[in-house]
Amino acid sequence: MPSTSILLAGCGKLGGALLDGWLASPNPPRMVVLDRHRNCDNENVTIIRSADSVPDDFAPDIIVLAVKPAVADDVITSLTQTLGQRLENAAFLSVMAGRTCASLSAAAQKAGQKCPTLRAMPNTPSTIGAGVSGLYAAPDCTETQTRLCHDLLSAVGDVVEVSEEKDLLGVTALAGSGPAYVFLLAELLEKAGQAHGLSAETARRLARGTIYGAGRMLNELPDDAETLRKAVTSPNGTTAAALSELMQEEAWPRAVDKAISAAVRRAEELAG
Ligand SMILES: NC(=O)c1ccc[n+]([C@@H]2O[C@H](COP(=O)([O-])OP(=O)(O)OC[C@H]3O[C@@H](n4cnc5c(N)ncnc54)[C@H](O)[C@@H]3O)[C@@H](O)[C@H]2O)c1
Ligand code: PRO
Repeated sequence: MPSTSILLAGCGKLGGALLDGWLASPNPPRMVVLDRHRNCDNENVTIIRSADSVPDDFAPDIIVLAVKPAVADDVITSLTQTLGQRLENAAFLSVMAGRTCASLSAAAQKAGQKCPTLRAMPNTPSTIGAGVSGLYAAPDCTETQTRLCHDLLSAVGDVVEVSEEKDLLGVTALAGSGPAYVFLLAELLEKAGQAHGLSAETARRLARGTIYGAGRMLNELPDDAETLRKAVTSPNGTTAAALSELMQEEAWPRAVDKAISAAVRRAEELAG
């Protein structure tokens, strides 16, 4: 983690996950957190409720925008007006789905300050240091700003840099939203286990343990997912019976394709 000053605007589900991950990292940055509700009792964190309460001696290197897109312009305007020249070397790092770098930089420019923007799409496993983020830097960002943002995201998981902003649509659909698909699978496995006579507690342990173990194998072994799947699948056995349902073209292949396409479409709509 670099020695750097971060202003985190919005500390809800995603902003909170990032904050928790950064606080658990070896050298937490100095942070001012702007949020209407969040409290935090940590020596590295100053909580403020409105932009005009940013401490006078605080000049952020990076302003992380983790509010909902609808309030982003107000937040950028009030921060830009309060910080003025203190934003001279700063960049925005937006983690919002949809909002483009150009639209966010334009909001700052309208409030009187030029400020380059990077966009990242992290996910909530960042809260335990197991996130994966896509990162895009607009052409006017400096190498230092890009490295700072890369380091910040690396402190809470893996980082994949993309060279075109439109690639964040796929990143959002796959990884930003992705944990929800896995949690849904856990819910469905638990329900199916109970339907076949397992207690709620047993079904829960089996579903969670299976997803955890499979996730670790994907992460820690060199084999690709197909090889790992085939190793579980005995000829004419139970797995083959289950997969003959799931792998029907109109089952998981189509459902996953439709789900990712719907998420990409929604990210496009949010971008306006
Ligand atoms: N939740 C996720 O898994 C996830 C993943 C990737 C990206 N995102 C993106 O992160 C952003 C936030 O999503 P979330 O799920 O954390 O939402 P959230 O509602 O949990 O958090 C938003 C936070 O913003 C605060 N807030 C609202 N108005 C404010 C203001 N004017 N000034 C300061 N703070 C204000 C709220 O108090 C809240 O804590 C969204 O744009 C979303 O696209 C979310
Ligand atoms: N949460 C945000 C959404 O659902 C963005 C990815 C995860 O829109």
